[in-house]
Amino acid sequence: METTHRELLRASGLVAGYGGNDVCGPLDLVLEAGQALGIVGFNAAGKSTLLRTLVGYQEPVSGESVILGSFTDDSSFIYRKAVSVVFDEDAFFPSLSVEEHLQLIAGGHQIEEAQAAVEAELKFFDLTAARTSYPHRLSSGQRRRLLLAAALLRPSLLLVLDEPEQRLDPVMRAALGLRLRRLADAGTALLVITHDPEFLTMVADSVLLIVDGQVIPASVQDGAASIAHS
Ligand SMILES: Nc1ncnc2c1ncn2[C@@H]1O[C@H](COP(=O)(O)OP(=O)(O)OP(=O)(O)O)[C@@H](O)[C@H]1O
Repeated sequence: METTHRELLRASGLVAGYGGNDVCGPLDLVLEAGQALGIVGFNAAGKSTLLRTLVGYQEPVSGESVILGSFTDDSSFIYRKAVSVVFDEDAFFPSLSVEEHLQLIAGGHQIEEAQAAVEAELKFFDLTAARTSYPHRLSSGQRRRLLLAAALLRPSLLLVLDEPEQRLDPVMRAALGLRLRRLADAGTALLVITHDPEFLTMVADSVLLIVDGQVIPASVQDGAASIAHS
């Protein structure tokens, strides 16, 4: 994978909001391969709104966001190959087991050695014993692990995670943080919303801080301090 200065996402004058009303912005941003950008701020500051707008899940109030040189279009082939997203919403097939969900993802993305990749995710996310369970039989933390496993099983150039640490126990949080850091070091670009200062410090190399509708570039230290004081 090419890691040097490959531009994955560019936002220009991006203002995020609903029905023409601003929530936050404007934002000018270039995200390159291997960069891990944390997004922090108080509850309702606009983090999810900004993230969803950046990756094309909702229309900007003004400005634009471009991924891999094209306007964000989550139905395009390139987008689906390149961008892996976990938002804070469960999306499961009720009649497919944990293992079958992962097999489906592996098949859809034509992953080689698919079953070995599925086994590796089951092991990493400690879901092996729950492999035959259906989503409604899982704990909320296990459901979260399954969503993350599905996002990490498939290859991606840009990984977009809204509060990935949510509902994970401390051991799993630390393991996930380390894995995300290694992915960034290997060239994956990350956009990560978090409320956990330790997780932020482990994963991110720069931060956007949302305060009173302004999106302010900040250091990881300042981002972590602002979470700790919130
Ligand atoms: N679908 C929607 N329509 C209108 N307003 C919305 C919608 N979703 C969220 N909002 C509003 O946008 C603002 C920002 O919400 P958002 O979910 O982006 O905040 P957040 O920073 O991610 O919060 P949290 O830390 O609580 O997850 C809030 O005032 C919220 O009420």
